Amino acid sequence: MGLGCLSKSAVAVLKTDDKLKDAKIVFVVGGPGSGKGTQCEKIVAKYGYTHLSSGDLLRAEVASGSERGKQLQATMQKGELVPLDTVLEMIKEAMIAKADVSKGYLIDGYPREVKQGEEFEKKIGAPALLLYVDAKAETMVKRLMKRGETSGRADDNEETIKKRLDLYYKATEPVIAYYEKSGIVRKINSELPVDEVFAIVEKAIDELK
Ligand SMILES: Nc1ncnc2c1ncn2[C@H]1C[C@H](O)[C@@H](COP(=O)(O)OP(=O)(O)O)O1
Ligand SMILES: [Mg+2]
Repeated sequence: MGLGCLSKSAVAVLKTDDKLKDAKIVFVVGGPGSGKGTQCEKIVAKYGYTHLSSGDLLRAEVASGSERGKQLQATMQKGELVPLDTVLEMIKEAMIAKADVSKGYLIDGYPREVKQGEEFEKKIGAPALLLYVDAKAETMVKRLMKRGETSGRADDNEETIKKRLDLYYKATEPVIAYYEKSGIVRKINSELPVDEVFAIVEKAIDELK
């Protein structure tokens, strides 16, 4: 059957979805300050992947001053999770925009909860790998307080950090358990110096080829 029987917009939707059909998708999961962004930057440099940090996408929306951005800002400042559909839509748009040049996608900071993972698979596709960037709570707090001195991020303060950590252990750690079953989780010891962490990351990515 050709596409002749479908409306123009239906064809457009099929085509954009098609662009992501064979995409190599890597979920990067870990607590706030565990070192996800740091490792992603190094993966981008070596492997030519596209780095999509849900937090960065959301912060860009806030910076744009849009109505949607204002609502997001209020939620993020409280250390809470923003509505699932909003984040997923933003990730998908960003993925499609890079589909022609990307060697793979690093989805950083998403899924934050099991439901987000399920929705991602329904609307975009299944991850080939989950990098579990693991550091102790104490280490994460220390790194975030230090980052807060220069990051200008409204959520890098002691009170919000505590909430983000609580939410991470409650909502996000179950994501790791959920994907353990499919055998795609690689645990990365992020207590080590950056380059040593990256050596472990490289092994996990090289296995994908
Ligand atoms: N392995 C490591 N050793 C020491 N500091 C690290 C580190 N990985 C990251 N950092 C620093 C860099 C940042 O200032 C801070 C938080 O790192 P990040 O990459 O921004 O974390 P995330 O994106 O997971 O929130 O910690
Ligand atoms: Mg980050």
